[in-house]
Amino acid sequence: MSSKKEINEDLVNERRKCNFNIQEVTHIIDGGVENTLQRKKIEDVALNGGASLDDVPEECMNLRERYENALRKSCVYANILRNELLEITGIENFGTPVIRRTGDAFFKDISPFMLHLGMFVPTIMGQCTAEQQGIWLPKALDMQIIGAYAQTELGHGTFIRGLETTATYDPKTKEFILYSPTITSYKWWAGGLGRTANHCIVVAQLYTQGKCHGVHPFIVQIRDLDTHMPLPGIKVGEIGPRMGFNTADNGFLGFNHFRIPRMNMMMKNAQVLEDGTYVKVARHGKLTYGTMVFVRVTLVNEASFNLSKAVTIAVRYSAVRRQSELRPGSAEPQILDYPTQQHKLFICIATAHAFQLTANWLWHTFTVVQAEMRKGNIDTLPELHALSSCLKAVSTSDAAACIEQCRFACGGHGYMMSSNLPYLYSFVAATRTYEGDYTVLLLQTARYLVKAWEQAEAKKIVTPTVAYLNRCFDTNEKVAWTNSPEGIIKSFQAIAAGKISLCVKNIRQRIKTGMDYEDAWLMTTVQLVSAAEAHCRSMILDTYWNEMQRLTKTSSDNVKMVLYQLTTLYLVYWALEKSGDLLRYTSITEGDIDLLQKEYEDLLVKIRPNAVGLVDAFDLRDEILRSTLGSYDGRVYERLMEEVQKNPLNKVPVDPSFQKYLKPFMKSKI
Ligand SMILES: CCCCCCCC/C=C\C/C=C/C(=O)SCCNC(=O)CCNC(=O)[C@H](O)C(C)(C)COP(=O)(O)OP(=O)(O)OC[C@H]1O[C@@H](n2cnc3c(N)ncnc32)[C@H](O)[C@@H]1OP(=O)(O)O
Ligand SMILES: Cc1cc2nc3c(=O)[nH]c(=O)nc-3n(C[C@H](O)[C@H](O)[C@H](O)COP(=O)(O)OP(=O)(O)OC[C@H]3O[C@@H](n4cnc5c(N)ncnc54)[C@H](O)[C@@H]3O)c2cc1C
Repeated sequence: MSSKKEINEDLVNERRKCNFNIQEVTHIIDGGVENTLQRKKIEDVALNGGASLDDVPEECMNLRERYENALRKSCVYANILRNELLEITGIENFGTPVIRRTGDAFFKDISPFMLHLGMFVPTIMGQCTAEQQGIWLPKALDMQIIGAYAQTELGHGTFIRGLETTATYDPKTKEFILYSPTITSYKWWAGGLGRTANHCIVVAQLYTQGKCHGVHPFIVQIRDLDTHMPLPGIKVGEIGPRMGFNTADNGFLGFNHFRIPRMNMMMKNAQVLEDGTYVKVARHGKLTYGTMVFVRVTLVNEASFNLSKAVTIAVRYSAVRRQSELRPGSAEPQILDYPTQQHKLFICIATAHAFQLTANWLWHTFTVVQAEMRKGNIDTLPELHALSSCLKAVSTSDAAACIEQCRFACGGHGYMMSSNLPYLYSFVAATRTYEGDYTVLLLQTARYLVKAWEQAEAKKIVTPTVAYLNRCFDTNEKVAWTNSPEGIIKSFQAIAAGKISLCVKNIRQRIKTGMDYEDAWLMTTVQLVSAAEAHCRSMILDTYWNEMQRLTKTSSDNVKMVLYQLTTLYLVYWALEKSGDLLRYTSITEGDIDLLQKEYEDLLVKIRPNAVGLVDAFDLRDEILRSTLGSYDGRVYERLMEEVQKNPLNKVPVDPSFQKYLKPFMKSKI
């Protein structure tokens, strides 16, 4: 064991072995030197006060203490945010991933303010008129009001059109009356709603002049700003312990004929005039779903960030941990030396990179579509919806699986809350469900793909992200396999095209047998999900490869080399994972697959000396990692021991329950 201040010797050796410039890679991940400097500045301001520290670990507190502690830290953090950080980033970038990243130093679980910043404020920005923004935005940004996003109900999350809460316009008083007609119409799940928020966005069925116009967002004050008492007509509370998110304060909410002013309808996309006339402003019916698209886009970045934390923990731990004997009497190897361990972990590093570059690209696409929409052009929205849906689904699902793999890689200690891996897993596992369930979102992408296929069939030019369909449509034969990055990407496009084509064929065949379109679609949904996933994988592979090529153009040779090895590992890994599909849709042979396997194993050997350097390049401060296993200095065993001292159960040598239960039980006769 190393002494207190030393860095673990194995980690020192690993860092010595690293043959590339770590900072250069950090800059690539951050999106440039300037961004790295900005991030470090923000981290210094946010984290140097030590305000984030807990004397007792969050997981050792009861529910009330955890909530109170999370709220205390949220206030400390929000003060730093509004007094100092916004000065650095500018108010328009308040939701930047870097700010989000510093927040993790304060909370192992989630802040009850997360949804205020993540959805309440963005919805005001996206769904309000300029006049309404003038009223709500300054108060929300300054946190004079704290909000939640209450869309999901007890009975419906996915099917938004099925929501039951009503907002009925009363022209006499110029108010909307909010009502929860059934138990299933109670709002359920909204983060921050249970105890913290005094306002929330409520998505409700709008009725005016006796007609329902579908779901629309409203801004609603639910608690008194001074006493915090729920206002008359409001029933609000916390929904109870969950797998994760236990300090996120998820809540329920019901309305008993609760009145709000007309101007509390968020009126950017649709309006109700004073006399009750309904006016549709937006040219696309789904613009009221805009906040969801925004959050789905940001979740790809979340997937990457959380995975980079998990894999940093697991790789550093694997360099420190020694276990078993390779030969009788030999020294125990670092577990990172086992190829099976490398197989678990290196793909996680590559996946974090792949998702980071994809997230950056998707964010750019999102801003371009937003700019077009401001000019009145909504043509690119369906493509953005299809893209953000599948990328959110696949990135969150893969990240959750990878984080779980990182936990497996850390053996028993990975199961400790103090490793932070269980927190990371439960957080990311939820992202697969919220903001649109995995299957449901892939089926949205599938709708788009089927339409694109039909366009390609009609010899029309399709949108850029599905342009491969035009090309594949002309080739009836299997795509010729070539083992190169470009060859693998082309093969994945062929898989996607083949699967979409098969779906269309099956839908048509089912219709021929007498099914209507809806049933034919329904019976094909298992294949449609698979087709959408294949499309998404081809997008990620393509983006990762091309973006990495672009970003490393001026990099030093060794950086180029290690990042090339990692991107190739990712491509080869997925080729092997999907070898069945490759056999079906390309000319790949069993021999080619054997060669891929060999290439994969060779890549593990090549990447091994740089593994610790690669995770160091994520540049995650210990305060943000919050892990006994993953700290920069590798003092794993000391930290596990230190953590034991903080456990309230260990404060007394004999637990009071001994006298109360155990002793009487042991002394009692059967
Ligand atoms: C600082 C940053 C931090 C970020 C992190 C924040 C973390 C916070 C933690 C937790 C927050 C969690 C919040 C929530 O979960 S909020 C609730 C989210 N709920 C959902 O996502 C519900 C999912 N369901 C839907 O999105 C939809 O109902 C649907 C897409 C499944 C179906 O909608 P529906 O109205 O039934 O439409 P149709 O299927 O009939 O499709 C019609 C048509 O419209 C197109 N379309 C659907 N959605 C959109 C969209 N968003 N944008 C554009 N177009 C859309 C659809 O494709 C169809 O098109 P068509 O084929 O051409 O007809
Ligand atoms: C941690 C967490 C935080 C959340 N925060 C918020 C929040 O702040 N605000 C808010 O409004 N909501 C929030 N939610 C709710 C979340 O958005 C919904 O849970 C999510 O959209 C899924 O909807 P559901 O629960 O109704 O699932 P369901 O739709 O009931 O899904 C159950 C199963 O049915 C399947 N299914 C459903 N419909 C279809 C279909 N059409 N085709 C095929 N399969 C289908 C799904 O794939 C899934 O396997 C949160 C949820 C969680 C877990």
